[in-house]
Amino acid sequence: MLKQPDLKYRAFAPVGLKDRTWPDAVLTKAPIWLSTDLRDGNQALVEPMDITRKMRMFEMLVEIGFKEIEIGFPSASQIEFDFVRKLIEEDRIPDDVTIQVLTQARDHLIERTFEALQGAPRAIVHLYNAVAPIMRRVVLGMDEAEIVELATTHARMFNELAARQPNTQWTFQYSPEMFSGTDLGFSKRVVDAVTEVWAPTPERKCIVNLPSTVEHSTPNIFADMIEWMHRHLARRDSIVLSVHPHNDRGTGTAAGEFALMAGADRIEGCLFGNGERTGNLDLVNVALNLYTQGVSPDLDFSNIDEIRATVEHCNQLPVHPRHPYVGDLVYTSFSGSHQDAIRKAFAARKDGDVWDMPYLPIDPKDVGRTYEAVIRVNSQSGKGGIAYLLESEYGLELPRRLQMEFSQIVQRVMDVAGKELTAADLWALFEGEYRIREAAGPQHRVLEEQGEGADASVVLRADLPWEGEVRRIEGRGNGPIDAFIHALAQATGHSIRVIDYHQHAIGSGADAQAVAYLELRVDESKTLFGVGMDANIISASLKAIVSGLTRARTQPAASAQSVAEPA
Ligand SMILES: CC(=O)SCCNC(=O)CCNC(=O)[C@H](O)C(C)(C)COP(=O)(O)OP(=O)(O)OC[C@H]1O[C@@H](n2cnc3c(N)ncnc32)[C@H](O)[C@@H]1OP(=O)(O)O
Ligand SMILES: CC(C)C(=O)C(=O)O
Ligand SMILES: [Mg+2]
Repeated sequence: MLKQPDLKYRAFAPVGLKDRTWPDAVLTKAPIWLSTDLRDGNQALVEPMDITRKMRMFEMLVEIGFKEIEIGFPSASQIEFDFVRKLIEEDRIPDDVTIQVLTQARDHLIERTFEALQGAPRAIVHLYNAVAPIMRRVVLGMDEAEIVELATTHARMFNELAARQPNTQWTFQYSPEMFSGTDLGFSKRVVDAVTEVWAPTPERKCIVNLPSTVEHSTPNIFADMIEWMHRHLARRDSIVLSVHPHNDRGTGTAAGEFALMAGADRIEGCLFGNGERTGNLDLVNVALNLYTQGVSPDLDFSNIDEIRATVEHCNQLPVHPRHPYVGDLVYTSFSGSHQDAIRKAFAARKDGDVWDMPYLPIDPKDVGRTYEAVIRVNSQSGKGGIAYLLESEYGLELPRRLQMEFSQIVQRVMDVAGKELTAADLWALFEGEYRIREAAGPQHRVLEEQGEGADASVVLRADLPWEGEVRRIEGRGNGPIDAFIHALAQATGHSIRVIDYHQHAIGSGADAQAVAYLELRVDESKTLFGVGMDANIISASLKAIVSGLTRARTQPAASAQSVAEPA
């Protein structure tokens, strides 16, 4: 890297549009979308699509709802030509869809392009030539007048060739290539000259497409350029003003959105931002940005994962895990405080509420993603995420202090393993730690029950699996749990006090299970939880007591007490 980049690079000159209006504009409707996946996206692939892949992509674009699809550059290769023919000859273009094809401003390429389109019911033919000074100087060797002449000569050729195929409904499109690197006055001059040749009307418009062939300014400058063209182009009422942003600075989406605010009617791009170099504008990103503002994009991404799989198959390129709206990780929170907030917001949310979720700009369900993927647990996670997974996947509603106790156990495992834990991993850890499936638990019988409330007295007998044998124990208390604790204390020599008690059901009907969470003080030195599950609520509670006592006997006092909440 240079110490003085200013010696090598030049800042892009601002437009200086003082009375710009676009910053206050609000997008309230979808633009006309043009997918160029099969042209600009395709020309950027290591291995361009074969006809089968092109067909698969085309059909998916139709299903998503694109009404204008640039299907290729028919004069570039036999595959490109044959694909256009196939769509036309096999009548595969739905009545509400218009295909678009691209050609350079060169005679033989234009002739071949119109040949490819014979028999098409409708078509947009897209003409381009470079207009930027660098291209004029080093590639085309033409001055400004010659560029205007190049564009208008070939625009005229469009008129002539289209007239020979009157059964096709033609729309013409012109792109001053490298508009983003061209003086605005000259871009206007060329575009006006082309539209003069095409003589569009408000009823039969032509399309003027302004590309940031290379994105080399901040998006506000691009927006100023679009607003300037929008205000100054001749025949504006007969033009569909289109933009075609690329993403070299990583701001293609912003440039596209600002351009729409600045007066563009139409936008070109590719799904998930495929395209030359860093890609074309990401159509999915712009469409779902609109959607999350409450504006229907008129494109359907309800099953975004399936769309991604098809795009990855056709392009043979992966979509990044952090890609907006679609990446594997974009509906996932690892960090504890995010998980905590998401869990609370899900719990507080009622059906029909406006979407207002911390850390989730869109409801994952709307694009076919599920909540299970939202929260994942690694070393950055806290009790909230762990509790969320155990609740959403296994129906466990851990009381807050148990969440704190168990998250320390998870953290210790995580520190050693250093990798993500799935809901199944967490359940296995929980089940093992609290000995949920261990042995049958105590079989109990209430032998005697007297009195009520404070005067109640219960005698309970239980067969307790303990240290490899089954011991019969018996005790009296003010309820079955109290009686069991007394019996247990007598048989094992441990004192037990119940500090807190929570229980709930999991499932319903014959399969319903009760879960009991008991916070115990054992031997007046260890405070910890025991958990029990059983079809019978008393049995679940007794199992929880045995679970807690067994844990206390294997844990040092300090760690068992470390769950106390900070004051
Ligand atoms: C920004 C964009 O995405 S524009 C779209 C670009 N897409 C593509 O290029 C994909 C498909 N393209 C192709 O398959 C080929 O480039 C073709 C078939 C179009 C043309 O192929 P070729 O004729 O072999 O030329 P090549 O690709 O090397 O292009 C460069 C030549 O075209 C010339 N050229 C480019 N545009 C024009 C034009 N509008 N008028 C006259 N000549 C032109 C260049 O000056 C250069 O000429 P040279 O060979 O005399 O130096
Ligand atoms: C052909 C034009 C529109 C193009 O792809 C570009 O300039 O990026
Ligand atoms: Mg392009």
